[in-house]
Amino acid sequence: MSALSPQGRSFLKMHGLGNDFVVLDARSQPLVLSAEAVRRIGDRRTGVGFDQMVVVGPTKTKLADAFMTIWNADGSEVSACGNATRCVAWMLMQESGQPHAVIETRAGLLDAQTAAGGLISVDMGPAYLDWRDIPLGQAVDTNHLPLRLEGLTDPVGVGMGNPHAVFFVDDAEAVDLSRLGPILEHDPLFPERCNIEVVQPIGPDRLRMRVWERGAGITLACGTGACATVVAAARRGLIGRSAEVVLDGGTLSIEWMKDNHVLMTGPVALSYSGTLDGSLLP
Ligand SMILES: N[C@@H](CCC[C@H](N)C(=O)O)C(=O)O
Repeated sequence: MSALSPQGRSFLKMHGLGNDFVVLDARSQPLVLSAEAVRRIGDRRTGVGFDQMVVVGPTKTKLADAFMTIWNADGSEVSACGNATRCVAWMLMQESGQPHAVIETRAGLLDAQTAAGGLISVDMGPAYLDWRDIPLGQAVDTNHLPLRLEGLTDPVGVGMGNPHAVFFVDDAEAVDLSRLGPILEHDPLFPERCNIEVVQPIGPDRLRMRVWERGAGITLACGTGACATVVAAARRGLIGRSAEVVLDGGTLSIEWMKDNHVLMTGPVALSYSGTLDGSLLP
C-alpha cells in the first residue's frame, strides 16, 4: 500500500546551469495551484525546493506544443524564464522525437531547437529596450534612472517578457548582491519589482554576470537575465551583438539578432523524477 496521500502528482526536477525547477505536467490532468502551494513545494527542507516551478499545460492558441506557466519560489507568477524554457523544450522534444518545439507563455510563443553538443537554443522573443517598456512606479528621466546604491548606478533597463535592471561594474565578485539585491528588487521605482544583474565585461565578447532574481534571490543562472545583459552591453557599446555570459553555474551563449529577438543557447539537465504528496498541493 502506498504511503502517499491521494492526489499526488509526478514531477521532474530539472535545471539549467543550476537554476533549478520542479516541472509538473498538467496537459491531461488539470492542476490549479495557489501561491501557498507553490511556496510549500518550493521549501528546500519540507518540500522539494526550486528557484522556479513550471506547469506544462495544453496550448491555449493551438500554435504551440504546450503552454508553460511559471512561478518564482516566493509564489509570484511570472511571464518568462529562459532556463526553464530550455528544460521544457527538451522534455517536449524527448516526447516527440523532433529537434524542435514551440512553447507558449504569457509573454508569447517561443521557438526552441536542438543545437550542437546536446544544447538547446530558444528564440526568447523581442527585447524591450527602454525603461518605458518596464512598469515603473514614478515618472523618471529614462536616461538617468534615479537608482544609485553603493557603486551601482545608471542601470540599463531591458524587458525580456520580465523586467531587468542591468548594472555594469568593475568587479562583479565584489558586489554584495545578497544585501543590495533585495533593496533594488523592492525599490519603489519598480511596482512589479525587478530582476537585478551586475555585469563585468571580461573580454570583447565575454561578460561575467551575477544575478539577484525577483522572487527567488541569488540564483546560479538566469536565462532572461543573460539575454538582457547582452542587449544592455551592446546598447552601451561594450560588445557586439553576441557574447558568452559567464554565470555562477556556467556559460550561456546569447545573440541579439537583427530582428531584435534574442537567441539563447545552453544546456539542460534532468536531476530526478518523483511524486509530490497530495498534502503539498492544495
Ligand atoms: N530564472 C529565470 C527567470 C525567472 C523569473 C524571474 N525571477 C522573474 O521574476 O521575472 C530565467 O532563467 O530567465
